[in-house]
Amino acid sequence: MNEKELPPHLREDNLSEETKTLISSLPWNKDFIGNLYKYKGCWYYPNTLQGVLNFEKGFKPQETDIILASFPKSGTTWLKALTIALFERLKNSNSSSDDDLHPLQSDNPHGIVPFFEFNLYLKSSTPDLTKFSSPRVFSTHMPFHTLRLTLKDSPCKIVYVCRNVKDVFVSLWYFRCAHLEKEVDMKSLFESLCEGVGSFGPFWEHVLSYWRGSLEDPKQILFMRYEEMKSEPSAQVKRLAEFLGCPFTEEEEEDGSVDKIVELCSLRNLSGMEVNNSGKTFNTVPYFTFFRKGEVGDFKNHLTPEMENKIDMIIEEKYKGSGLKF
Ligand SMILES: Nc1ncnc2c1ncn2[C@@H]1O[C@H](COP(=O)(O)OS(=O)(=O)O)[C@@H](OP(=O)(O)O)[C@H]1O
Repeated sequence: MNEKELPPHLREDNLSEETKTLISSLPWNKDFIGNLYKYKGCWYYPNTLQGVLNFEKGFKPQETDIILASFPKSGTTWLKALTIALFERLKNSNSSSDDDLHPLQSDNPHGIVPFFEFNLYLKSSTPDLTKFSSPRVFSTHMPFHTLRLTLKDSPCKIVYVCRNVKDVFVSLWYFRCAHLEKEVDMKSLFESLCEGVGSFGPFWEHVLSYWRGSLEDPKQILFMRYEEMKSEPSAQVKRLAEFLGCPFTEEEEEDGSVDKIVELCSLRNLSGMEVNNSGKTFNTVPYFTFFRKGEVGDFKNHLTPEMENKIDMIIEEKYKGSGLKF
């Protein structure tokens, strides 16, 4: 594919001289999109790596910051929508009229909660963060061991959403096909996921980094699961609200506020909104591609028994003794 046709975060045309020197010393690999470089144990496309390096150099955490973290295709958009809706409900309802649009009707969750390594630090090495009011909410696909170096000892809160890797894989395949407007070879994507060589991979270490972090410090890291958010949405939304320090009051629980947020942030509702059918992210990803089926177990329609077996064996090996179950 022609480099210029690629979305900005996948390209190699925004690198500082320092980064060019750095990547010439990093382990590298290639996939069907382009070159990947391994930095602090994680694979990045070049411009994304520049975003990560800019973040590491320039980000100054505030104690009240909230960071929503995930491996791609694990429920990021949903988690962002829920977090936005939880804080939005705290705003004084007298100051807004019925005609005011809810933020989720004005922009996609990715437009409201930016990724460090894409919207913010890929565009600029010194992005203007003054427009974010407290608590500032950001997101990232970086693994925890990278993130924590920049956060240092900041007590800011991190919410990680984890999803069954088999569904992550299927979701990623559909997303890549939609994004690149061509049918991506499923087998090679599968092999790269298993081997861990892919954007933000390896998946296995990514999940483990946040899982261990959440065990070490459950007050700082909340570990959520996509499957539990689907099976018991109200309980999980309440859990999220408590962790973020904005629990539902008794009155809210009685007046159906929890269910309203669940409904507002449902895939059906968000994907039906005008903004999510017409807009694009700054890196040219159409908003509608963040919404598909949102089903648990869709992998059964796509993976062969051999593929399932291979993943099961990797899970067994990687997560033995960690307490993490899939
Ligand atoms: N509101 C809501 N509720 C439930 N599920 C949702 C929601 N929004 C997005 N999705 C599904 O999440 C998958 C996309 O994952 P991410 O949002 O993590 O993608 S990304 O990393 O931000 O690109 C993708 O999953 P698949 O349908 O399995 O492909 C989306 O359909």
